Amino acid sequence: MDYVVEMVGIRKEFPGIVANDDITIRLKKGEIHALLGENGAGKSTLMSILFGMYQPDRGVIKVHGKEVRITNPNVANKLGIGMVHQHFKLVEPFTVTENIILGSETRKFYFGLDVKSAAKRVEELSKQYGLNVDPYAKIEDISVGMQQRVEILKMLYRDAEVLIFDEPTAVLTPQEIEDLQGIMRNLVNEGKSIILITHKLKEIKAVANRCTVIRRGKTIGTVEVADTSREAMAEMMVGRSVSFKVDKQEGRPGNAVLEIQSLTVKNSKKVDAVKSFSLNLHAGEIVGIAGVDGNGQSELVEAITGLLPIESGTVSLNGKALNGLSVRQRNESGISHIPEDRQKRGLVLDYTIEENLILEVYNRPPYSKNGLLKPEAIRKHAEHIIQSFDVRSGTGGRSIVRSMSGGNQQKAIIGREVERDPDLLIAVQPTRGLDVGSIEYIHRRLIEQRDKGKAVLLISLELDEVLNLSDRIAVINNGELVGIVNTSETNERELGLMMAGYQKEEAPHE
Ligand SMILES: Nc1ncnc2c1ncn2[C@@H]1O[C@H](COP(=O)(O)OP(=O)(O)OP(=O)(O)O)[C@@H](O)[C@H]1O
Repeated sequence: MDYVVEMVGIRKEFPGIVANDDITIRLKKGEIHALLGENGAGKSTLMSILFGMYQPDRGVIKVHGKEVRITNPNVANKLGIGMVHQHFKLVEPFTVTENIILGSETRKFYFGLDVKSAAKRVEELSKQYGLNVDPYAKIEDISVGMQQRVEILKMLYRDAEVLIFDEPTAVLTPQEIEDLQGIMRNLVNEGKSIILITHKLKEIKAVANRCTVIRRGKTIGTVEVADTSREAMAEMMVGRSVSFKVDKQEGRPGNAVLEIQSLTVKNSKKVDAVKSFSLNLHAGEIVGIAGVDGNGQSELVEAITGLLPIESGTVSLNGKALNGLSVRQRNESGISHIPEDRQKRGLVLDYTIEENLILEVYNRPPYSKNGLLKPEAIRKHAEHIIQSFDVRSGTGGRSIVRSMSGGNQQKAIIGREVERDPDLLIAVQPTRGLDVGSIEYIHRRLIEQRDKGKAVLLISLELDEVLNLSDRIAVINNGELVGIVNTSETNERELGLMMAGYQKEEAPHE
């Protein structure tokens, strides 16, 4: 059999944890091979080994049947292995071409040579693989989806034969996801081979040929995707059956907790991003905000939480206006916030889990007294959250958050915010990057909050998630409220049209 890459019996240990125990994965030429595993199962570690960022403690890597030692990413590049990281590594004020040649032809680049011929090659590659990228566009002016294509081009420019995609759709809109899937098909049709790390079983079904499932650092098996159901893959991954439907009773909404009246908010470029937006959210209900990314959702949340000023209108919590209050005052009056960007806004990456879990409460008992922190109480608090939210890491509460897997970072934030027992919980993309087992659990916890009489504002780009969890759905388009619908009386199609700006009753017929 013609394998492009084989990783056999790979082991990698970190202090306190065996991240890869005994993993074997074999990549055929011209296939899309999904790598599926729970949060913290060891996927990123395995791919970092293949990309030369870590050395395995044990195991063999072969490229085209020949054993290799990949001591750093340059060696990986030379062997034809490239990686599209989750967080892009692009220089914003530079053009597409400049970014692509940066590093590989730095000398020529500095002397102003050959940028033109590089741009020509970029254009050819872009055409060949259907990427549609303008070689002269500046990175800061192009969409996230386009930036990802630049990362792909970077690999193609270096003649990568094996392309590793690390959760590539986490940051993309549904349309961009479809486009990316087309691009991946083009890539394999042209002879490339792809390893795709993803938690989305739908995507695996849509594009992958085979799927290797790992659990707690061990290979569980490799399956043909066409012959395997989503449920079967999920079960292999978590070791029990997973429900994709959310069980919930009819909500029993009480008094208004959050009242937003004619709210207008400017974004960082001083343009109106939220326009005269009004919405009431009651105790005991989940209201989902549906909208295409970038239609004012972030600014709406930032105005409620105090991260952006309110231009006009009012926001009140339990009948008390929040306008003018600081972020801390708002937190203390009963708002919890699971932020969109966990690394920038949710965590201090170089602090331990214990420290991150008291970021909002460190200044009060039992976590501190007379200005002194109380380590025992802090530890107990962390242990409780780690246990109930299944936050996995090497050394428990003492682990530095930067070393934790992305999904476990997210679970830590959700645990922290839910445990504060707020009146209003604002959850922005709460399950981004989580495995299906954790998603099921987090969804249950959000519904539990609602059933305890809390108000939950859910902002998610996953329409399935909005439909599964919300009692009512408010659709936002271009910063304006298009309409509010009861979830039981709507469907994906209607929401899609409203997200495009049609009022409920004006929606065109099929
Ligand atoms: N540099 C490191 N130092 C210490 N522990 C680490 C390091 N990198 C990873 N780990 C630990 O190894 C385990 C595997 O992490 P890894 O990031 O490979 O998981 P993953 O399957 O990619 O998870 P996710 O789906 O959440 O991204 C985790 O428990 C993580 O905390």
